[in-house]
Amino acid sequence: MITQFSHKLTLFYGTFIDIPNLNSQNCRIRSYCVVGVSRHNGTIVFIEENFHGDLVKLAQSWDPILTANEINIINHTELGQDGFFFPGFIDTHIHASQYPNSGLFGKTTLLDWLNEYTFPLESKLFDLNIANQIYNKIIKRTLSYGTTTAAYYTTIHLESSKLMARLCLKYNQRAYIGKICMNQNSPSYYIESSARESIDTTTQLIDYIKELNDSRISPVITPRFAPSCDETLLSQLGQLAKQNNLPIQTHLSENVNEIEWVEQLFPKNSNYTDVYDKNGLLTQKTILAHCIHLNEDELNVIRNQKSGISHCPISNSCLGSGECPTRKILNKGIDIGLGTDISAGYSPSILEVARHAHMVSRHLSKHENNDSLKLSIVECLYLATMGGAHVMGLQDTIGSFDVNKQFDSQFIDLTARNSPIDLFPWEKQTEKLEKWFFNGDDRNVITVWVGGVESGLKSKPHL
Ligand SMILES: O=c1[nH]c(=O)c2nc[nH]c2[nH]1
Ligand SMILES: [Zn+2]
Repeated sequence: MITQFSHKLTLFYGTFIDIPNLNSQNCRIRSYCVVGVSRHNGTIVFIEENFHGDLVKLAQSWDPILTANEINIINHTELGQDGFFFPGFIDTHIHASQYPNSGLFGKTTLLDWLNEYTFPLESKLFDLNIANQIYNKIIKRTLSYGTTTAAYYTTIHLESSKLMARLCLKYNQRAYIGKICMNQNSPSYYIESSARESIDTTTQLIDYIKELNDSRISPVITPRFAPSCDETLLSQLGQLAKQNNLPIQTHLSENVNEIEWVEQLFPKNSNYTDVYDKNGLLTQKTILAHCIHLNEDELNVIRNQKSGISHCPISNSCLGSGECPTRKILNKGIDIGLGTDISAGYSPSILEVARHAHMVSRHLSKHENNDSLKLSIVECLYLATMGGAHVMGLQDTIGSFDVNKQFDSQFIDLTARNSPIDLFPWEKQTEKLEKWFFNGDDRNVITVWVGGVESGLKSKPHL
């Protein structure tokens, strides 16, 4: 028993807030809480709430052979309720390559946006120098907003996708790295020449990431969306995911013109969802972005296959795609998390996406005259953390503070220099949390850890 703990520990001490279950009415708030984290593998080895004693003695009660200088202590109790550890945010859908286009979409909707803004930018990332500039910035920026895990799309380019994998490790961000697959209905300057080429480069990326042998990163099979992949490519990608037990990510049912197009392109399939299902692309490890206009049959297939949905409300507003029926999806028991969908979404902040999810649910509730469609703040924060963990199949690893999980966390200081939040002495902890939800930003994110190790370069002037 004792040897299990015979490695060095970091003790994180302060207020811990998380939402381990969807059905919670309130966040779980643990004060004067000590979380002991193994520096050998980044997992949480013990949690002690309401602790007011000697931290070294507490650590030694878990591992008697630890000496005081093998124990690293990060103590934030001086902030009381004005500062708290919160699980790192999980971005279940983000196009790293599109970052320079954040906020650039004019009056376009999905299909003309792809042609006017997106394909021209993505095609430039065959140049490693350009890819290097973009990928460095997006990883640092998302970390600075508290995102500890992201499901990234890169581009069709192998070498710059490899670079992205290396950079995630360099900055210490947990990530899925998806090289985009697209071999039809794409511009001549930005298309893979065949299903064979697409499978070959995807396989090379899988092998490369396997060789890096680091549990923080995984390849993810990434057919861009049904219109840009022929049936051969879709089915071979399904097989590749199965052979390697890999996650899958793609887009589904985002825009009504897109859906009509899919129906024309795949007349043998009963609907858009069926195209993915028949090609082995709906698994327990599939992340489906958007899912705005699905019918009951499609939702049932997704639920039966245990696939997850990435809700991207900012993107859906920017491109005028529609409103994702989040409550309906939750009531079906389908896993759902949040995605920035940079650059259709303008913001790299999952906190901002969470408040947008909150607002969109209120609009839906008004349109449908149904109060139950409103999402609570606690539910939105669940989607931003534990919900995302479920969607990524990482629910046993991240998303909340529990023993045996990785310590992926951010520390939020409501009183930080230039904080956008003003506090008053009479405010309760839950009110402070609500104010953070609506007004907090990266200025409140003081430190970010992945696997118990500090991430990124939080010194913002260098971003
Ligand atoms: O939001 C989106 N971003 C994209 O890059 C994309 N490609 C296909 N469908 C898409 N939707
Ligand atoms: Zn997308």
